[in-house]
Amino acid sequence: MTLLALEDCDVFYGKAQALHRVSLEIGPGEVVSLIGRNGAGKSTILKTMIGLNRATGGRRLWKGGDVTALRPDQLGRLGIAYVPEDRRIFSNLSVDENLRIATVMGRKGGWDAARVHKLFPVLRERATQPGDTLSGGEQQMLAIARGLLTNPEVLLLDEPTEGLAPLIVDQLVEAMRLINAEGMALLLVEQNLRVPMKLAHRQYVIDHGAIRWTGTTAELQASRDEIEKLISL
Ligand SMILES: Nc1ncnc2c1ncn2[C@@H]1O[C@H](COP(=O)(O)OP(=O)(O)OP(=O)(O)O)[C@@H](O)[C@H]1O
Repeated sequence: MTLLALEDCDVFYGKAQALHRVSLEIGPGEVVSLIGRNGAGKSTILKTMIGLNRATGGRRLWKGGDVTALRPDQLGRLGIAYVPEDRRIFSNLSVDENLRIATVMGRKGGWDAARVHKLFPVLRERATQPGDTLSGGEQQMLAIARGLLTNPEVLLLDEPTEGLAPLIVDQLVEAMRLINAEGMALLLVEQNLRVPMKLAHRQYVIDHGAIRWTGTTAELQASRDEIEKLISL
């Protein structure tokens, strides 16, 4: 069964076509990566999945049913969460307040404050600090924690490791591995192969708004030189 899918989606910004017949799917419990260079169309795909962009052609499917016409809040209630590239932390609210908003807005389920504190202990240490006093890595942890507190079935992550120090990237990779091990499907957007090769079961490579390659991580490893060319600057 497929959890979330785009089928032959075209997306335009004004007259410029950003996506060309993009099809992509995530199954329950899967980690899928979407890899491509700057401007390839990765964020546009995530925004189309969560309903922030409208596809002019094609369909969005949830568990096989057509959800093309649903709004972002409706898709959120189905069980899709989105962690945007800019993280959207409420900068003057405390870490705890940021988490509480997600709890109130989200679905009921197994992810609660105690569980996200166990995953990211630093969020408990920083509980009363304003969001904008956190480091980049801590903000990313807070953004992921907020996504988890809405108790989705799939979490869409837009470049979660971008610009972070290697040690912090390792911590996030470990956290994503645990989140997935506990059953959540992840769609991970990245500009390079480093994190996707460690985490993902399947991979999509996008360039100029179209999916150029898809396969398992083992298949990607076998075609690595070809893929590196597609995503190098
Ligand atoms: N709101 C917008 N209005 C007009 N053009 C846009 C808009 N958002 C994105 N684009 C264009 O659409 C194309 C795809 O952008 P997108 O942000 O999806 O790429 P990306 O792969 O996520 O890149 P990045 O790694 O920079 O996040 C680019 O040419 C970009 O300039």
